[in-house]
Amino acid sequence: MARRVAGTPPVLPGYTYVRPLGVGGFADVFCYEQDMPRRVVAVKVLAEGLHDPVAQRAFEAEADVLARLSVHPAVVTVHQASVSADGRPYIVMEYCLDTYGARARRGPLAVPEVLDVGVRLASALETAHRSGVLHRDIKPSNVLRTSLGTPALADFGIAAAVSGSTGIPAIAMSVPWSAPEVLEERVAGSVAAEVWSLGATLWTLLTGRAPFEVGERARDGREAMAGRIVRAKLAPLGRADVPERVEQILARAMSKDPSHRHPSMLALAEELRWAQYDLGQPPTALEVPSAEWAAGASPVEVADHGARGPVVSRVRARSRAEARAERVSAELAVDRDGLVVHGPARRAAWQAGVVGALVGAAAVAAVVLLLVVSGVLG
Ligand SMILES: Nc1ncnc2c1ncn2[C@@H]1O[C@H](COP(=O)(O)OP(=O)(O)OP(=O)(O)O)[C@@H](O)[C@H]1O
Repeated sequence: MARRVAGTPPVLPGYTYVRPLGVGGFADVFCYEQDMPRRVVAVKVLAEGLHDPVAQRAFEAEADVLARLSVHPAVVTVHQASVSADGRPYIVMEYCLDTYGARARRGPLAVPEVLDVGVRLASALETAHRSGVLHRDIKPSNVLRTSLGTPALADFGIAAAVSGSTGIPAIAMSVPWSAPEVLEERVAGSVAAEVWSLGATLWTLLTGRAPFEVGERARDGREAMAGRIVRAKLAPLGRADVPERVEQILARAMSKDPSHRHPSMLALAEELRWAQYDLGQPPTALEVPSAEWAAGASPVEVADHGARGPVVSRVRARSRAEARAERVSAELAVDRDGLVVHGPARRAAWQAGVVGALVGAAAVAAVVLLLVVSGVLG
């Protein structure tokens, strides 16, 4: 796919545009400064002029999936999502300094760091799978590095339901990190295929290149690379400081036959923790929700096609008629006879009472005067 040029950043109330961060297949990512709370954020916006309903739906599904999973420490944190005034959906997320893809291109990472990253990502993916979601595009450039220096899984743009009801085709999977059965289109995604992709991602972090990449442009095209992933034997890592156990874990994760791989992300994480233990490294904590939580949680609805729109404030100016109606009802009161009267009626009742009292007093005075006059004459 030809690389797009970044579109214009949308005007977002409460945010000031700073600079572009990256261009993906269907979205642009920009850096903004949020006014309150004051912080730097990354805003992912659906590409300008892209009226493709599949891409639009994929973007909305990503916001839904991230909103559910971003409580996990190894998933990028989402602050907000909405639709800009010019109609482009966007997701506001934590700003990350780097990606592990960029880091791997600068050179191989140390073994302890790769094992730590592996356990954290496997925990995040186990959590996604227990929520009914497959990521389907696990690769180094989709692993961000947070301001705390920890990995955060991003780009759930082609996520699908574990059940297989995706609603979104595999439009943009990245060949070097895709399992053989995915490239052969035998499956669109599965837990076993995700185990393969995470194995390939960790392999890349340890070597600085993808597992079946030969480093020659002519031989690293999509077709040639896919052919090697399906048929070629995985080469050794070629690093003397990588323990045999780590080599075996990655070879198992990237078995051609999906049934020979680790049965779950949890199983892969457990093996990586044993490798940490062998190296005298404290095993990284497993951050996976309990089975009871997973059983009770409703699955993320990946195929929700409901219409979305911008956030609309429910607070609005009152009309004069509404203000008057509110004043009248606020004056609701009960008169002396226990009758409910409205404001103007209550005033009329009060006036009638005063007039009545005056008439009564005048009548009494007239009677007294009559008695006095008759007494004097008599
Ligand atoms: N939270 C973030 N903080 C900093 N930079 C980011 C962040 N999210 C994404 N980026 C940058 O933007 C680039 C594109 O983002 P992303 O991969 O999510 O878009 P995409 O359209 O889904 O891409 P793809 O072509 O991989 O599907 C990333 O490679 C990264 O460099």
